[in-house]
Amino acid sequence: MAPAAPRLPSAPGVQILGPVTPEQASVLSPAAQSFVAALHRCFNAHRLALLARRDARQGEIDAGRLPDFLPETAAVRAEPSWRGAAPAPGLVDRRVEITGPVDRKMVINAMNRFGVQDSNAPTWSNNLDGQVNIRDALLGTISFTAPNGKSYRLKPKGELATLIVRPRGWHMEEKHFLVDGQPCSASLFDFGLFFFNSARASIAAGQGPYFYLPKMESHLEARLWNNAFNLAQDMLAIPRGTIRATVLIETILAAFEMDLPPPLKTSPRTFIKKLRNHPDKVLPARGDVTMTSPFMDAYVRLLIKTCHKRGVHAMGGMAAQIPIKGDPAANDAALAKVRADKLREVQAGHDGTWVAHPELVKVALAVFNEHMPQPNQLFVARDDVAVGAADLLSTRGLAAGFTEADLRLNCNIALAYMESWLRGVGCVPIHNLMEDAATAEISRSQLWQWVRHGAATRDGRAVTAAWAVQILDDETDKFRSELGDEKFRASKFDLARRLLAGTIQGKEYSDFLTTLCYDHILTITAPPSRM
Ligand SMILES: CC(=O)SCCNC(=O)CCNC(=O)[C@H](O)C(C)(C)COP(=O)(O)OP(=O)(O)OC[C@H]1O[C@@H](n2cnc3c(N)ncnc32)[C@H](O)[C@@H]1OP(=O)(O)O
Ligand SMILES: O=CC(=O)O
Ligand SMILES: [Mg+2]
Repeated sequence: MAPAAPRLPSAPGVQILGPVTPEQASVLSPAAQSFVAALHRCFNAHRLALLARRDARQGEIDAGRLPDFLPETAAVRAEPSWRGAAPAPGLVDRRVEITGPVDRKMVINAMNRFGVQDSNAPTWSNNLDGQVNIRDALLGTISFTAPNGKSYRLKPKGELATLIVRPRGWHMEEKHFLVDGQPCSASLFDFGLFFFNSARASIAAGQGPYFYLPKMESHLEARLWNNAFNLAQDMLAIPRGTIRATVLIETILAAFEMDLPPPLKTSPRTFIKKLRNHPDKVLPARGDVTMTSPFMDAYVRLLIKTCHKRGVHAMGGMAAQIPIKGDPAANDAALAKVRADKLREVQAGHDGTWVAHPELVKVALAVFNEHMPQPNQLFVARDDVAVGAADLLSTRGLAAGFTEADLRLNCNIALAYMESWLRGVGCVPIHNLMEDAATAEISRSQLWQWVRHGAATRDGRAVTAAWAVQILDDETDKFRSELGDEKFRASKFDLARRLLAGTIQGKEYSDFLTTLCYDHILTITAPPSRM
């Protein structure tokens, strides 16, 4: 059992409210706590102001002012001469990156191939263990023996992947770590702890510190990261510019603000979210909105053109398919979809891509090696691309509508994913597809949107809140029958159903599934540590 938190000395103004094992304490030294607290004190007010700005912007969109390219940054876009920094060591050739949670086994498996870390249900212990595991990976000391006796070790240094860390987004808080009585910004907690404990090890390993920055909605939020990076580097006397970041363009508003220096990565998740109150923006079934849908294709082309104009990598995205065990035909079909997706990316001009599973590394590599013999294709200018605001917002060319089966599927996926997340597992295979917080978010947002607008199924039945909840209950009952009463009671399905029922009825919309569920994974069991 973990020793109670009071044993852990805490920095002035810091309270640690969760249990901390001796190993976890090694990343939570008083100096590390002070470092995180300093970042939080400097930047939290600005973070909160930017979050309030998100709400204000949502109000404007609801009132009819649709997203557009900003007049106040037109000069930045028009200025032809500026470039991003040249790629740092380990980032010149990024053809295949694997993402994954930060448990010890996954970290070793990923580092032995091509590494990017992510997809973590942010329980307190997952967060701290992740910090320990990443630090040990960079130090080269990580190893693991599974309960079945299989042992995991890192390959020799020259064969290891480049590690890129993805901190949580600006909207999240770390409620187990208080600074002056307030929950710490989760972004600054994740970034600050990693930077304090592992920046020097990253530099010594000749790779990093490198980051992926998720879910930003504006250039001002990017600037906040840059300010945090500068202060963090100054505090540790590490030269500014040592940190490199790749910005995820995964909100529709960010797609309108792409002319920024760091490399960018595609991943649009928030069309439904941001345009949710517009009846003409109701999307068809999730499976029918793909990267070849016209608005998605428009944003991918614009991203590649924008990046290459500035000399920075344009990374592709994640194919949702994962290997299917025990069914060779289904497995072949899944791999063929991944192959087709990667071919589309490399031919569009992407400089690399993401995969979710080690088996897919070779699939993606084969496609990129064949079509991208050089380390990247920054030379592909895409001058042919002329994408305007209307293209990014258009629902033209989408398959029509959805069926009751799509409603059921969305309920089923959202339930199964939330149940798992509430148990601390943030990435799960569901119906042979990789589901994470972002993909499950699409399912639950679609349910909300269909109810909100009374959208009709293809056979003409309007979706009401009562019908959606009835389907949710049916799907919950199916899980109950599958598991049996005892296992069902031990699971989190009831809680997931309750949370979901509260958020799909077309009224209050919770901006993030993860913040909706976060209070239910807290482990605030220990009294506050000494101040
Ligand atoms: C939209 C976005 O944000 S994308 C980013 C978020 N998504 C991700 O990061 C996806 C990460 N992927 C995963 O978590 C997993 O691949 C899952 C959950 C989809 C499937 O996991 P599993 O069912 O355990 O896969 P499977 O049993 O086939 O794994 C085979 C081996 O590969 C390992 N493995 C699977 N995925 C990964 C990964 N992403 N990184 C490292 N190792 C991995 C497993 O640990 C297992 O190792 P072992 O044989 O030594 O025990
Ligand atoms: O963050 C990645 C995504 O695809 O979403
Ligand atoms: Mg994402």
